Amino acid sequence: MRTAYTSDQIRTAETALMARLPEGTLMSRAAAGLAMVCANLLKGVRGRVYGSHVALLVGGGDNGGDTLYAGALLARRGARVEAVLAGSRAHEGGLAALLAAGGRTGPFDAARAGDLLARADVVLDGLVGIGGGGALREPYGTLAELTAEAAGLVVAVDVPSGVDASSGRVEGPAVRAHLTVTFGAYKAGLLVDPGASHAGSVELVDIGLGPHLPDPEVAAPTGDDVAGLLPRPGAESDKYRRGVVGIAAGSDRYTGAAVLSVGGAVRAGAGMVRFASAAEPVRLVRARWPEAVTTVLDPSSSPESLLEEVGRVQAWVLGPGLGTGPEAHAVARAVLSSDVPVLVDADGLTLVAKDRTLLRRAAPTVLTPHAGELSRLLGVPREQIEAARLDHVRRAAAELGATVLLKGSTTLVAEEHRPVRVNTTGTPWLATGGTGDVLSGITGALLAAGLSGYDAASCAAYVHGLAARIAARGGDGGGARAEAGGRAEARYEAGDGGRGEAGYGAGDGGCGEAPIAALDVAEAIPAALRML
Ligand SMILES: NC(=O)C1=CN([C@@H]2O[C@H](COP(=O)(O)OP(=O)(O)OC[C@H]3O[C@@H](n4cnc5c(N)ncnc54)[C@H](O)[C@@H]3O)[C@@H](O)[C@H]2O)[C@@H](O)CC1
Ligand SMILES: Nc1ncnc2c1ncn2[C@@H]1O[C@H](COP(=O)(O)OP(=O)(O)O)[C@@H](O)[C@H]1O
Ligand SMILES: [K+]
Repeated sequence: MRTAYTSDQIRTAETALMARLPEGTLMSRAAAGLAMVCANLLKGVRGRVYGSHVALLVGGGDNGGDTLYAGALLARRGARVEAVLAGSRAHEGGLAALLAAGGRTGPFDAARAGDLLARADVVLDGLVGIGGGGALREPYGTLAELTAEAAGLVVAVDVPSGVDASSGRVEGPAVRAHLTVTFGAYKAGLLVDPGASHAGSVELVDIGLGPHLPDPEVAAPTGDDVAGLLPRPGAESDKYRRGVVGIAAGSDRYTGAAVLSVGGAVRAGAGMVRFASAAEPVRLVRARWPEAVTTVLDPSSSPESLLEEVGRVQAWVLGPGLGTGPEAHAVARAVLSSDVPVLVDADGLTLVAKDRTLLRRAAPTVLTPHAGELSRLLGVPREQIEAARLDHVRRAAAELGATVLLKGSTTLVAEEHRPVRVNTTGTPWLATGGTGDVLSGITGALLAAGLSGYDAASCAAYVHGLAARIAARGGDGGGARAEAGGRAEARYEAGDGGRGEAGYGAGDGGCGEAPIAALDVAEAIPAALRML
């Protein structure tokens, strides 16, 4: 599990550690780690450090201090290091070290800064770190914008300036880095969009903070974590013990969502899928997935007897393509009255948004909204949710008393009193109709197998994202493993300085990936599971 923290948590841990160490120790550890990463990058892009150009954007706080000390170390190795001092003051010790090592400095001047950025092989963004707050003030904002024109690699020091380290919020101009070198521990804002996409790959420099860190605010399961949680059949298994998932999805008007949701459950290893719906979706599901046991629901039945013929299930998936009329409401009422875990998606979420009493139940509930659906559930505009995903997913879990999986460019899973889980697999090619329905089926299969809502949702998101990567690469399991594990972990583990510029951005929908259809994702689930 990769754990991540808020700025306050990091500061408290730093204070505890600093009290035991001579002054300046942490900054010198941070600067040494940063300089080492930059030296490796320079070797990658220029072949050597000596003679390379390095530009430093230096703010008035300790983030600028780290940057100046790292610049001094690079200057000592023969790099030509020039700093733009953006604040009214600059870290004294760092400035003295840079000047003593032969580095040059000057105050902010847009023309000079533009010229420096055009020449630099590597630009270090040391404007603000965890001490930043709100939109960047001038001239920091202008400098952050100028980094978009940089010819070389942009390395953010600790946090990309303009990104809120605790939440990933971006309220104005912000640096978009190829790589972020972060100190002591991951900051939550580096893992959650929009912050995550500004951070690029993230590399952690250990400064000894570990023993002083509290429980994390955010945690990203790794492939090994997911493999450890996923159910595997044993010699004693039978289809019932492996988990029977009921799927109440589709309507005469919307049939495809049902086929996709059932596909997700079948391919993710449900012991059995029981599908209950109107006649037309039942016909189509039977044609595509003969493995599913189907029931045509009789809308004239009473709520108590509506699901009687379906048989026993260990979990339900409710909602994809269900419609939002009275018949759909009756199905939702019947499913949510059951005493097993229920995943509510798509139209099910619209029904729940209109009638919160549906959520009054004792068994676990998992809600899987995208930002638009969460907007209806919370009564908050979609843009606000996308700008502050962590806050809103937490609030939804608390207010709705459910596990909430928020979909989108960063998928988050929240449950009260637990760290928010962030998913690290996936590709922007997933942004296509029907992929969410596949996710509902995978999650339902895992719930039926006995995983908690929190584990089922986070494992399903991981597998779904990995399957999408494999599908986008044309079923090339081997390549996708390197890359998807890559995106998975690469976002945090840039580490291999040798990758050079082309390597950055892997997992962002480029690099050998092609459009996918939702059914491709379902079909790639077994390949994803084989990798775990
Ligand atoms: N505290 C520690 O023990 C360590 C801190 N380290 C570094 O210190 C950083 C934190 O240093 P500071 O607490 O000095 O804070 P920062 O340097 O992150 O930011 C504070 C400075 O930025 C300015 N600022 C804040 N918000 C701004 C905005 N919106 N627009 C323009 N300017 C803004 C402030 O006026 C101040 O000059 C970390 O990110 C890390 O880089 C590392 O050296 C490791 C050890
Ligand atoms: N930009 C993106 N990057 C990565 N994944 C994305 C992006 N946009 C959407 N997704 C993923 O694609 C899926 C879309 O699901 P959803 O919005 O429910 O679509 P549908 O209802 O058509 O199935 C979700 O798993 C979501 O997390
Ligand atoms: K920074």
